[in-house]
Amino acid sequence: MRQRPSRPENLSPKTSQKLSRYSKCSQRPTVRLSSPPSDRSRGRIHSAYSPSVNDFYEIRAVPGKGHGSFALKDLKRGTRILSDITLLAITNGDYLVADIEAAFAKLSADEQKLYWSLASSHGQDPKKWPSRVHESVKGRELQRIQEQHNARVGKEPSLLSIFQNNCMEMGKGAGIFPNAARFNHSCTPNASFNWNANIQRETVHIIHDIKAGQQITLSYCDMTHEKTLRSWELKHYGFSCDCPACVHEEEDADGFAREGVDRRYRIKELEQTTSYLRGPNLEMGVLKEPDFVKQLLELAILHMEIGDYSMRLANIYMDLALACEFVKDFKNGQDMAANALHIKRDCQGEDSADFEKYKGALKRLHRSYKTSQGS
Ligand SMILES: C[S@@+](CC[C@H](N)C(=O)[O-])C[C@H]1O[C@@H](n2cnc3c(N)ncnc32)[C@H](O)[C@@H]1O
Repeated sequence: MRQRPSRPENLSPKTSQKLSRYSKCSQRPTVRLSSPPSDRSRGRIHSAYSPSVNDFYEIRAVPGKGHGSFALKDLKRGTRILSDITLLAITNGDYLVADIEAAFAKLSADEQKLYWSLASSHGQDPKKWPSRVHESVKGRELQRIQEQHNARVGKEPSLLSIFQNNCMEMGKGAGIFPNAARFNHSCTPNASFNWNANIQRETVHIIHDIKAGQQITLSYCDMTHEKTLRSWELKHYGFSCDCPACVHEEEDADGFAREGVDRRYRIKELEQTTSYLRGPNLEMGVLKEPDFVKQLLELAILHMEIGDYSMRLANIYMDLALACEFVKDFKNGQDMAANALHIKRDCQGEDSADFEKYKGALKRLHRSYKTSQGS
């Protein structure tokens, strides 16, 4: 369940110094913190299946999907339902089985048991995977690829097949978060996960209002990708998705999946047109591309239409805010910055990295607007 890295710096219209203030971003409001996670230093660990993990959700069996997490009450967008600690962390991105074995050996017997209780993506059909590795791939990388392949097609769960199925990015490496690992996937998720370096926790936030009893889902892949690519990304987890964005045409009564195809196609088109004009080149975008702001607005709307209230959307709004600032349209600029901040708060929380920078941008635009109005 690797998380896509946050996008590179992309902000301010005027100076590169300003640009550097916002290296990463994300989604919007009411942040309710869950109970603090159990403290491993006191010898307690989260119980993977216990409904007492917190008041927001419980873990239940889902036919054909192992276990999943279900809301115990109505949950509002922006609610932080989990703030999870690592069970096992690997600090190098190019880890091998030996790295996982070394980290696993340091766990207590209870922690090792918890690790083995997590879902594994072993037992996959080798015919569905490439049988050869290109001859230019050598050494550690070749070993890595072979180990990962063996873990996927192996008959038994292994430390690696469990790690691959559940790990989430955390700073430089990846970690296993025993409670965050209990959320199933949807390409139109109602929650999002994030490594919060400020508090050293993996957080899960609700990004669409949820009714009591509803399953809480995360996206393991890039939800803006088209279906074939999403299926490939999900194949690594050993399942094919049956979410509303992936249903077959004949089952697509409300046309949501069909419309999603067009919207995702258009998102890719707009990303191609605008990507080189964003970030440090935002100034060029505003000056040289007459439709730049219109294109970014369309991109924001499309993200919302496919349900993507993630940092991707917050980033688009922040670019819009800065583009408006550049042309001294402070009124729209402050509205766009407010949207960006709202979305970031919803999907990552007020204690997340760069939240103050987002807040600062909004304040600056608000001040500029007031000044422009002579107040
Ligand atoms: C990170 S775990 C999620 C929790 C897991 N269901 C469990 O019981 O612990 C990922 C695994 O859950 C299952 N899974 C998650 N989302 C699914 C989905 N939409 N459809 C089918 N299986 C899914 C797959 O077996 C996948 O390898």
